[in-house]
Amino acid sequence: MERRIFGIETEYGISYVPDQLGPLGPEEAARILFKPVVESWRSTNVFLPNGSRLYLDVGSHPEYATAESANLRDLIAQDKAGEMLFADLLNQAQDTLEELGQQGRMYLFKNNVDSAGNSFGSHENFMIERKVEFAKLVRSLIPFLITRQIMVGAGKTHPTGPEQWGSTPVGVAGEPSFSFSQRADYIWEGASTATTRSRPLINTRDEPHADAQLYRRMHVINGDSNMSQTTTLLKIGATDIVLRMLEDHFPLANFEVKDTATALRVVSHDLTGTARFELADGSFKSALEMQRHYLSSAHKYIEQHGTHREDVPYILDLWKRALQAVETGDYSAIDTEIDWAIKKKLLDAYIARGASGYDDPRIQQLDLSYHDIDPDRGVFNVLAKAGRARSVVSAEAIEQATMVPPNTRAKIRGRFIAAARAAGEQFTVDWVHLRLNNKPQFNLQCKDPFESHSDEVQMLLNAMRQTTAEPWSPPFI
Ligand SMILES: Nc1ncnc2c1ncn2[C@@H]1O[C@H](COP(=O)(O)OP(=O)(O)OP(=O)(O)O)[C@@H](O)[C@H]1O
Ligand SMILES: [Mg+2]
Repeated sequence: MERRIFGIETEYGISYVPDQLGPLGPEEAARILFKPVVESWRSTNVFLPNGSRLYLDVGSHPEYATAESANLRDLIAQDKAGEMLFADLLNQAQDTLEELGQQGRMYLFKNNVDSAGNSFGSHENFMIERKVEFAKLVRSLIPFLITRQIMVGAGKTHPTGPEQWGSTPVGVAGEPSFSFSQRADYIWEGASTATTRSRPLINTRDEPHADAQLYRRMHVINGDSNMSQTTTLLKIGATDIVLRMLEDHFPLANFEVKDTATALRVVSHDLTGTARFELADGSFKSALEMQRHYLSSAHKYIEQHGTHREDVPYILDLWKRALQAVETGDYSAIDTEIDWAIKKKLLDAYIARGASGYDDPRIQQLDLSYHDIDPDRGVFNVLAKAGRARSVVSAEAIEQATMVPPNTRAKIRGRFIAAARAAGEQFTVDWVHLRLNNKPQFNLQCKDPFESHSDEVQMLLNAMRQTTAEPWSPPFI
């Protein structure tokens, strides 16, 4: 599929660290965080005028789902806009805490594991055509998803080393270590409709958020949340290219693995990329061998079919450099572009200056602080400001994305929401539907996510005397 709709959902970790007074549980902290949202929208589950969805699900992980984007730069700007919106809510929560007499700090982390060892996710959404044989596409994509973590993982320290996994050695038990991925240890199977208990790589629940006759949504749930924009670009961009090859039946080796959970853990904990795991046909392959095959196939495919997105040459180049870095152990060519390498460089520098190792509490703290979304305190953000993390979109584009939807169906939704709010109309929206609660005749479906204009919505806006939606800024900024 040449054109595609993308979306990223991110669950954030929340914590409150008291100075003196008693602690605040994550659920209460999340409630305080969402106070301005509830005051302004009377709900903890809202679609914003930038087309995104901001919500607090069961449990206490605030979530931001980007608006549907048709290109990767819009997607990255939307993803980063989510961090900005939450950073702003965090500031306000801090004020509320002070008013309540609580002396302490609230934190939001864009990572995937909390201190109690619970995992939470970052989900990627890729629109695909219904006519493609879904089960086959899923089966063929899984080996790529298992091994791509060596390029796009967010990196994680393990103070007591990796847990031993079956008979497969993945590092030395008890010895502090570093892995490519945050999330790999928490995924149990290839594909299923489950999201929590036996968490799969791909969620196969059939909810296309589009015309179900024409489309499906590939819902990848095993990825790490990325701080680095270039890592997100590689993660989504390389997966898009592999999906294109599979959709076009471009010849790719069959790397179906024997045991998904084992393969994921072996790959994540082996920084050489060379540890082999068993495939379904009884042969053994390493992550590097498999990724080299995907990359060389991608080059051939792009030579034949052309670059379909402006960033494809960069994506292929970063993909190549990431594999070379893993192969040689020299990370200097990627250590401003790939999350795990940016993080590892920082941690290793601290260890070289005297920290005792990956189990040192200061190193543990740095590992966590890398994901702190506060613009001035978060370690990744501080590195980025110092020019040590490359970006894809400008700070202005990110700020704009907190208010302006991408040029897709999200634009229709965003204008509808802004206009209905300005006119004081009660409304109900989801990814597909737009409704005015008190005018049941206005009950619209937008089943084509590529469509950025709707005559019906335009008429409605006219009726609400909002031919152009007013410039809007989030009421909680
Ligand atoms: N047609 C589409 N194809 C691909 N992605 C889409 C499409 N429509 C919307 N999306 C994206 O899918 C994501 C949906 O997020 P949401 O959190 O609502 O997830 P969900 O999987 O539907 O439900 P939940 O998280 O509540 O289980 C968003 O990032 C959105 O941009
Ligand atoms: Mg979701």
